Amino acid sequence: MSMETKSLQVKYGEKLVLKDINFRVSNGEIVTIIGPNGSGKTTLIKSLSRYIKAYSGEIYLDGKDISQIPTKKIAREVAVLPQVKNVSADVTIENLVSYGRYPHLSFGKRINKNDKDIINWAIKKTGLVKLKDRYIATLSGGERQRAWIAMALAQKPKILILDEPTTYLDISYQLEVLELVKELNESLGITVIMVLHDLNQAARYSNNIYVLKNGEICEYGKPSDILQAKLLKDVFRIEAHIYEDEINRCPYFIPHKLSLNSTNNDLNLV
Ligand SMILES: Nc1ncnc2c1ncn2[C@@H]1O[C@H](COP(=O)(O)OP(=O)(O)OP(=O)(O)O)[C@@H](O)[C@H]1O
Repeated sequence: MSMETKSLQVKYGEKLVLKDINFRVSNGEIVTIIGPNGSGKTTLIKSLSRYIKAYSGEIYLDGKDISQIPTKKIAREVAVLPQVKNVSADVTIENLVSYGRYPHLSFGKRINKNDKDIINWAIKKTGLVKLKDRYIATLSGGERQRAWIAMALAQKPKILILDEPTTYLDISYQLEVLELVKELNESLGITVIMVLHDLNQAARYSNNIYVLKNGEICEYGKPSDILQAKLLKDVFRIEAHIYEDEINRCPYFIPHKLSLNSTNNDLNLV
């Protein structure tokens, strides 16, 4: 399933935080949104997820204006993992994953055998079978993130939206979560939209990348188009050398220092 915005603008009060956003993810793609703090990444994710209303512009799902699609249908097609997730202390992995079936239940209906099979499939797919009775509060960061992804999977979505899915995870859990996302994309064809802060991981796991700066898209392209010294300097204010990761067949960079002469130097460090 594809998702697209046309001239999307979002305001908080009088402040325009997203300006003229023309964003597109095609069916089966992994698209990552990157950008400095406060550039509007979460706001874009929230408007794609319909958590906040656009001030102007449109959002399309498979070419259809989402304002014309019933909320429950969108909830069945699009699963969202927000940055901040709250769940009460007495919820087990199995309970949490079962919530993913709710958009599919008719009013007053309970979970049936088919729903249970899907819940078990999602738990298995995310490697949580042995932990399924554990309370979410007792899990490690990586296990907890996998549990939320399992809940999203139980929704059987066509699009998965993840806002910084690797935050607070150590490097092995970061890779575990991103490998899982990639595997779900490849084996189930789920379209993925995510926000990542780690630019090397964005380059490794994305088909295409959007770069946001001050609420606008300033670049879009495949990882090798985006990981360029000039962009890193202009947008992220760092001087870096770019290399080729021959194992994963993607570019990566090593930052050397802050770029004090960049066009975005608003920290006045000199
Ligand atoms: N609820 C809100 N009310 C008012 N302003 C907000 C609100 N949420 C975000 N903003 C502002 O909108 C701008 C974009 O914020 P957003 O969280 O989308 O950026 P971001 O790129 O996700 O940042 P980060 O990398 O720090 O998570 C920022 O200036 C922020 O202060």
